[in-house]
Amino acid sequence: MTISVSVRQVVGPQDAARRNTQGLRDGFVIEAMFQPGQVNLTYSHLDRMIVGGVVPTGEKLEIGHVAETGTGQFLERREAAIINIGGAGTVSVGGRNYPLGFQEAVYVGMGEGTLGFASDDPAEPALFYVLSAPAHRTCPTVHITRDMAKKVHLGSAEECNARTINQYVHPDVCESCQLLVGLTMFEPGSVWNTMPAHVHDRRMEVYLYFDMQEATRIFHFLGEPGETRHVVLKNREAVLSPGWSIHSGAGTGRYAFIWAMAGDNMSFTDMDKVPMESLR
Ligand SMILES: O=C[C@H](O)[C@@H](O)CC(=O)C(=O)O
Ligand SMILES: [Zn+2]
Repeated sequence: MTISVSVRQVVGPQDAARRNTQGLRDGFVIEAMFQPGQVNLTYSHLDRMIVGGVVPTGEKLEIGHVAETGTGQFLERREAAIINIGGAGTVSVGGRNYPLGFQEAVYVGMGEGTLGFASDDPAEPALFYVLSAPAHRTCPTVHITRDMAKKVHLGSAEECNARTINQYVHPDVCESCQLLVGLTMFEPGSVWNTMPAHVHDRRMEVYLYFDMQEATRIFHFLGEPGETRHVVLKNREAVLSPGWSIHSGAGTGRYAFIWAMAGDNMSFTDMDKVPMESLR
């Protein structure tokens, strides 16, 4: 088995403002992450966040050594969070097995060793979404169920953004060094996320859109508030957000998304709200 890793250098705001559609996608969008039998990682230089998809169909898949980290073991100086968005499967680490159903997660502390991934039924494989950031201490590895996630209700039907933010990796749920991870789900008919928009220059963020019909598209907005651009995303595509960029989207139909952040603090509520008058 091979691990494919693509490296994304950072894109600054002046550069982003001049890019055409393909240029914006090359800088920010992660396509085709979930491929049967493969481990596909993207190493972003935004806080060195690694984002990936692991889809075990036959042999057990592993993330042990990843040359791009320059360490013997992937988790030697990193922590990770893994959320399953597919069929039932198991993540093994440190000699323990963590069975993960749909939308269940595991936080894995620094130094745990090789990560193993298996699907219960190769015909309905698990889709493991992997997030990893540099760590400075070992926090306990924790299995995070849907019930354990802290729920925050935001928005309203009138604003087309009634939604529940499920905080999975958050100081109120489990310890971590940098990673903050959660899953936002919508009330039927609500399609807008994160509008009014915000920025947080001390943390990068990455969104994975999923749970969409084949023909559904997300119009995801990025860029500085006065210089917004959009990219059109389909099911299971991710988009990187530098600290200077807004990250907000509207779907043409039902969707959910996983957000993840890394950076200087872990205060979910520490965001600079963008007044509607500044959006252009
Ligand atoms: O900094 C926080 C992130 O942008 C997300 O948590 C926003 C989000 O999930 C939402 O508004 O639905
Ligand atoms: Zn944010």
